[in-house]
Order: sequence, then structure tokens, then C-alpha cells
Amino acid sequence: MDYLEGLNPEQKAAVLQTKGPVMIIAGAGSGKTRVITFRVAHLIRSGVDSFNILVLTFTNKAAREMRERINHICGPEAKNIWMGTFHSVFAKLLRVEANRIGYPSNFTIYDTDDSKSVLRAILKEMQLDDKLYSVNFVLNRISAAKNNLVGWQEYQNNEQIQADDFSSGRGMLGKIYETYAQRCYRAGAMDFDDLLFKTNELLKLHADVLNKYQQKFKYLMVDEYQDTNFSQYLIVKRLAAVNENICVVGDDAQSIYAFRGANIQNILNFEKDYPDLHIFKLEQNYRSTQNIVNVANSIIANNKEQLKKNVFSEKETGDKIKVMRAFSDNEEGKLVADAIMFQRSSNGLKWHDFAILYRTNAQSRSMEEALRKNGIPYKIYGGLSFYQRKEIKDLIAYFRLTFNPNDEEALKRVINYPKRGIGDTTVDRIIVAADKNNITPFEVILEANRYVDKTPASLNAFAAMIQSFQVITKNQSAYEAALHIAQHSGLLKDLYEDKSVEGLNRYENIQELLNGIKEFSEREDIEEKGLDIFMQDVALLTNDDKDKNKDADTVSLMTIHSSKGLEFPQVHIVGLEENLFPSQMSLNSRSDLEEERRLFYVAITRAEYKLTISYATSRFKFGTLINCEPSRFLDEIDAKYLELDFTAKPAPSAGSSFDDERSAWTRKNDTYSKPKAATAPPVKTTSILAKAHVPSAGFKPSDTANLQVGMQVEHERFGFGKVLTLEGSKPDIKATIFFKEIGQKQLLLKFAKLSIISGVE
Ligand SMILES: Nc1ncnc2c1ncn2[C@@H]1O[C@H](COP(=O)(O)OP(=O)(O)OP(=O)(O)O)[C@@H](O)[C@H]1O
Ligand SMILES: [Mg+2]
Repeated sequence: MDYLEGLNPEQKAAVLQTKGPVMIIAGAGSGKTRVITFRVAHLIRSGVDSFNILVLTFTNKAAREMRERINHICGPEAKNIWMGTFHSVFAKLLRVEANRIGYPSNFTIYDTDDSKSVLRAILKEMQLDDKLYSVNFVLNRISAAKNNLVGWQEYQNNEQIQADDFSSGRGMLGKIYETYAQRCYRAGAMDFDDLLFKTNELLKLHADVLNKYQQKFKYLMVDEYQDTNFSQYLIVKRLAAVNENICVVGDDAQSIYAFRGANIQNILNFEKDYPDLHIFKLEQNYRSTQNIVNVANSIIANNKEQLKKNVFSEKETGDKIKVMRAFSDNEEGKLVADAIMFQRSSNGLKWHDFAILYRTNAQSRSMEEALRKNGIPYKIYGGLSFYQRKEIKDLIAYFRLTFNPNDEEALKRVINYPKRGIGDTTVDRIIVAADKNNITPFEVILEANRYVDKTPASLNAFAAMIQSFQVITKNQSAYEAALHIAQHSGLLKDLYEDKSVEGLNRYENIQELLNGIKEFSEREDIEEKGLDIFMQDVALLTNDDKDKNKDADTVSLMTIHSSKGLEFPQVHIVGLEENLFPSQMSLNSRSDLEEERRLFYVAITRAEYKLTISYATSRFKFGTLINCEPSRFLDEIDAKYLELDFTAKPAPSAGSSFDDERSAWTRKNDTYSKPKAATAPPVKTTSILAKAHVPSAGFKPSDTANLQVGMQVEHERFGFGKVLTLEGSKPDIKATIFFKEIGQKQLLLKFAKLSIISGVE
């Protein structure tokens, strides 16, 4: 078994324990994903049929990489493994079984835009207040219900839910949910949450189907288990119920999707569900230098709710973590671009050795601008997907309609695009007639003369066109059919005639989609190559999945959320500012703040050798310049791991220096507010912290300029302490302080929320 050589004893034991339930909860970079990969390879090498293996990963990219590695060890067998995200795997399963729960096998997957559009129409019909019932709120509410397996009937019958809704003045939510579910059903469409919700329904209601897949998936493995929600948990539990050969790996410290219903409880449940569980501990981090691992550990130690773990690295100590200060978001972009260029040329690195991670998508703008200015090639991951662009969605809507003419959202999208004289009034009449006669809009159109007054001739022509597309897709290859539809729908011509730069871009995007379909229809490694197969899960594809040129040498830009599981030699985490990271929304509860801290932990642990953190002291938000305060997370890092780079000087107009700004903050009760700040909104930063440690009366604004060894001080989080040493010179003075509650800690006075209680004893 020389293929298992690259594993340490504990990892190897976990790989060899193929029977029975296995759980590995271990820190970042400890080889959890590697264990899953090798485990699959080992199963196949030991004679397990690759058709009997199911692996659930967090991204399609992760699945692809895993498959490549397994392919390397086991050869083409790897092709047969069911491997992918929960959504893509169960979409595939539902394609086969959908008719058992009343859906056509060619059901459409509604993406978020489609779902919102359906809801918007419903809210308008019901004439509801769009503030009280904002589309996002309603969609989140329905999504949460589905992820907890609460269908609309149960939603309406559940007294607690009803009481909550009525007390917030939103008593119609149950009715909206019902209408939404029925509209999707009528359109033969499932939304993202349905893919899991309906899978559960299928497995619950149809014992034979459940049995079939229990027999098929004799071995199950789940990566990033900490981020599964209840619906996912239950699917896994059901499928594994007979053989119980289930292996889950995860890290509670990296649970960052609670806002989407991920439930840390699933880890605890696992122990209850399988009392004879084998638990393996992995402690060695193979990814990062000691400094990086130590910083990550010191940050996460601030969270109360966590399973204790010992994570260590035997790699070199490594560079200190660099902190860069900029005076604006644009300047931050420039500093990052400069640092990357410098590192690349002085260490002979490639662009793809660098990643820039941010808390929110909006931050990519200033980074992109700086990278472009310097001619640095980059790629944004997980951003607006290629498949989400308008022109791509338009053409795909024609494909969707061709395979599922009942798909109402696709119909609305293209019935009058390109313009063919079917106005909004006609569309409204069609929808009303469909509702009245309890048929689908397309069925109305097929017999337009019977159902719709003053039917324009173009309506009949539209129906005939879609029907002709149906014939074409039956007889021609995916590419020929797609090209035919692009041409005969008039879409290609419409884009071609738009000679603006954007128009040209859109035309090229369509060409690119067609090229992609061409490649697909010429693939040797798959049997079925029709347009319908290509189309099946387009709504689930992300930007990364389209990437032909995945080895291109580019800097990676992404949100921290999408960086999970990945690693890069050098990482920049940008925007370490209060109200941005931690985000303003997280400041209302301890659990939300702890989730932000886990997010920071995830970001730090992506770095292999070099980690740079930056923040700006002012930033444009919604068009106004606001002042920013450095993130509390900086204060939580032991200063002995930090190296400050404050060489950037403010541009003449960029406002006050960091020090002036800092001293202008005054403390009022448990909130900070900035006096005379014309642009900065009041910033509530410490309400949660105040709970952790209530500062004594008479707490003065930080006056650490006069700090001396031997003084008694009070830190906002760590409580009372005594100054042991002071090192360095302004502005980088480091203080070693002995705190009564937590012991010795080294802090940078720059970031420390500290005040002097009494003079030298
Ligand atoms: N025994 C080992 N020997 C050498 N390298 C290893 C070993 N175990 C893991 N690695 C390497 O360490 C890195 C981290 O491994 P992996 O991605 O599997 O960790 P993980 O626990 O899944 O991390 P995360 O929590 O971030 O998902 C990878 O580059 C992997 O190849
Ligand atoms: Mg992993």
C-alpha cells in the first residue's frame, strides 16, 4: 500500500477504518480533505466498486481536484464515483427520481433571481407592503423553513411560527410560501433549497427509492461537515442508515455558514446517532508556518464556543504577520499590488501563488483597480458567475423553455426578447388566463386564440418557434441545436447589432457559451452529450466551473467564504476594520461575532508561508467617505507575531493621521462615538464586549502615551493587568502586560483598547 505513504499514522488509521461511522474534527490544514481523498482511493484499491461511493464536497472545484488525485492513484475508475456538492449530487439523483414526487425529470432549477422574480409577482398580486415583506426577507424565511424541513402546510399549522409572524405583522408569510411553492411546482421548477428539501421528501415517502440508494451508496464521505444544515444532515443520515459506512470530516472552528442555516449541532448529533463511532484526531498542520498557525490559534482562543484542539506546525517559524495601514481603500489596493509585485520578483514566485481575501464582494473593486493599473493578471472566484450574465441567462432561458415549456420564469424572460410585439398587457392576460383555467402559461399560448383576447399573431409564431426548437434538439447535436436556437430566436442578431463595447462583450460571451457547448458535445469521456444533459444543472454552475484555463497564472481574488478548503503560498487579508470585519451586522450578538472570528480564522489558515493583513483608515461606502477604525481582531493577535508596516503616508487630502483619529474617539458608556465627525456614522462596537468584561466607572479614553512599566491598566476585553515591559518606539510600542484573568500577553499599543488605572506602584 505504498500509495498511503504520504499520510501520518493518525491519518492512515482514519483511511484504513473503512467500516462503520468515522468522525474527524480537526483544525485547519491538518489533512482532513487529504484523508477523504486517500480513503476513496484506498476503497477502490481494496476492491470496492467505485459506483458504490458517494463523496459530498463543499465546492465543485474541490470535487474536481479530488477526482484528479484519485484518478492518479486508481485510474479511470474514478469517473464513476458520485462526487460533488450536495446540490449537484442530489440534483442528479432527482433527475432520475423526480417523477416519484410529481416533477418532470427535465425540471428546471430556479436560481436566486428566478425565485425573487416569482416572489415579486406574488407580493404584487397580494398587494403587500414591500417594506414589511421585502423580497429578500421573504425568500430567506422560506429558505430557512425548507432547510429545517418545514413545508408550507406545516408552516401554516405550526402555532409558534404563526404567532411569531403575526406578532411581527407578517401574518401572510404562510400564504406567500404556499403560493410560491405552487408556482414553482406548476412551472416544473425547483429552487436551490428544494434540491435538498425534495430529496428528503423523496427518501422519506418512498421506501423503495431510499432502499435503492442505501444499497448503491455503500460508502459515504462528507467534507466540511461543520457547514451542513439540518436538511443535509438528514439526507446523509437516511442514506447511511443501513451500512453505516459513513465518514465525516470538519472543523467546528471553521463553521461560517450559520447565517444560511448550518448547524454545529450536526457534529454533536453525530456522536449521538452513532454511539460506536470511531473518532480520529489530527493535530499537525502541514499547510502553514508556525507563526501563521500560532496566530490562528490565538485568535480562535477568544471564542467561548469551541471544541478544544491542539494544532501545531513543524514547518519553519516563518515570517511575522505583516500589518499594512492605508489611508483609503484605493491606497490599500495600491499597497497590496505593490507588495505582490515585490514578493513575486524578489522570491521568483508566480502570480498564482497569491490570493487576496476580503469580507464582502464590494471590496474587490479597489483591489481590481490597483491590479489592473499595474498590469497584474487576476481572477475573481465565486463572483458573478458567467452563467448569471444577462445575455447568457437569456439564451439559456430559450434552452430551458425548449426542454420545459412550463418554466414560467424562462418564458417571461424571453417572450418579448428580442422584441416581437408581445407587450406586458398581453403577458398579464396570459398569466391571468393560466391562473383562471389552472393550466400553465405555455398551454395558454398554445391555444392563444381561445384564451386571450386580441391575440397578436406574434404569440402564435412564438409558440411555433419553441416547438420547432424542440424538434431540433431531438435531432441534432447539442452544439448545432444551441447555435440554431441562438440564431432563430433572434438573440444573436440583436447582440450583433449593438456595436457598443458592452454589446460586443455580450456577443463574445454568447460565442464563448456556444464554444463551451461545442467542446461538451465532442467529449469522449461521457455517453450522453445532448443539450438537455449540458443544461441539466446550469443553474448550479459557478464562475470557477467554466474555467477552461484553470492553470492560468493569475492572482486569486475571493471572499473569505469562498476560500474555504483552499491554500495559497501568500495571502492578503484586506479591510480589517470595525464594521467591515467584523461586519456591522455581526455586532448584535456574541454568536454572530464568534462566527466572524471563525471567518478570520479561516482566512488566516489559507496562508502557507506569508500572511499580510491590511486596513484603511477611510473608505467609500455608499458614495460617502467614512472614517474607519482598525478591527478588534488586530488587537486580539499577540503582538509578538506582528510586524507593522506603516510606511504609507497619507495623501495631502486624505485626512487626519491614525494617531489623531485614534485619540479623537471618546468612550461613552459602552459605545464609541466620534465627536465632530462629519462623515462617520456612530459606530457601535463594544456592546458584546461589554458583556464579557464590564469596565469600571471612570474609564478614561486611551491615554497610553504616558504608559510606564509598573502601571495598572484596564483592557476592554482582558480586564485588569500590570505593565511588565515596554519595547520599541512610537508608533510601534509593544507592551507586555500581565492580566489577572488570562496571564501574560503582548499588545501593540496602536491597537490595544487600554486605559491607565493607576500610576506606578
Ligand atoms: N501527512 C502529510 N504529509 C504531507 N503533506 C500533508 C500531509 N497531510 C496533509 N498534507 C498537506 O497539507 C495541506 C492541508 O491538507 P488538507 O487540505 O487536506 O487539510 P484540511 O484539514 O482539509 O484543511 P482545511 O481545514 O483548510 O480544509 C495540503 O497541502 C496537504 O497536501
Ligand atoms: Mg479541507
